[in-house]
Amino acid sequence: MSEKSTVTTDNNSACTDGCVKLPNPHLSTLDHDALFHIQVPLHDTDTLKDFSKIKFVCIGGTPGRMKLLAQKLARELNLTKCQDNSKEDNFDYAFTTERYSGFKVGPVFCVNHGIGQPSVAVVLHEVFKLLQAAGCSNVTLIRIGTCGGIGLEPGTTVITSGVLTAGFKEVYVTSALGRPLELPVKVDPELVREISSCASDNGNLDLKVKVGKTFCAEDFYQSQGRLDGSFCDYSKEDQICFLNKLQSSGVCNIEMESAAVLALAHKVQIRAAVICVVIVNRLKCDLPSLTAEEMSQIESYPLELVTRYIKRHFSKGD
Ligand SMILES: O=P(O)(O)O[C@H]1O[C@H](CO)[C@@H](O)[C@H]1O
Ligand SMILES: O=c1cc[nH]c(=O)[nH]1
Repeated sequence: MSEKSTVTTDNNSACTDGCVKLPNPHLSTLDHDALFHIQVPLHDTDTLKDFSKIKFVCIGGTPGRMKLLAQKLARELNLTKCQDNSKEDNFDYAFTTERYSGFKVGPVFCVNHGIGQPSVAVVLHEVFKLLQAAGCSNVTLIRIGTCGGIGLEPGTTVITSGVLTAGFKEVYVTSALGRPLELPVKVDPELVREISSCASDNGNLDLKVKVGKTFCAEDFYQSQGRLDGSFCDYSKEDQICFLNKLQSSGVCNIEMESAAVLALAHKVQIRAAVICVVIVNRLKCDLPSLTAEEMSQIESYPLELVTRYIKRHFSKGD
């Protein structure tokens, strides 16, 4: 293979009983293994037993959002917080590294991933290894985030039905051995339908939900066609042309992790979805201008949607 070649691999091995089975033959040959960035002890039998019941992994940018979700799930579904139930606020598994935070409530693990695809890829590798070590099965991964809307106003919650990345291709571009590596991005249409059908599950709050394509960008500024970065190599007309092209390609939101999340989950055969709430309509402006209060209200919408989805599974006895 030449140094310039781009590799596309889709050699994921399906596991018929739903158990997490990672397609890495080297793992079973390692003398010692650890989860370097999340520090959940891989060889502690009590911890693994605890994690073996995990059915949902929820991820999102900030530790605060994931902690709020864990607390909401604990409250509304009457789930037990781990690891130390006696300390209401101290149930963070990854506290020693300060890279990521993980909060476990019952069968749900809520983990933050920081900003961008490299950051989410690192934590997902380790979460997937944890799920395999614990013997988990039938796990669903859901990213809950914020995004820019293409013609959508703040407060609209978008469920991703397809992803485009730079070059307007449906691939997650990463690298291996110094060579570019393209992984296919796959959406689970059934999961998208299941989640979107939860929008009106609670009479008090009808969530405004839109199913559509997401553009996954490498950064917040030039990759998203903003004019307000520290430098900018294109004109206002170029920006308008880019945003119009997104809209005519069926894109309704822009964020920064969806391609990696959906491609990596597909690679290890875990069903996954991406739910992001719009905080700025990019057809009107670049800079989100919500007050802190509005922001926290709006940021709660994907949490509410995912809570309703998980609740439904509980009521079905899953
Ligand atoms: O709100 P989160 O989950 O961080 O998601 C979005 O917000 C960040 C940029 O501000 C990027 O990570 C983007 O994907
Ligand atoms: O415009 C936006 C808003 C949130 N997150 C993004 O990546 N882009």
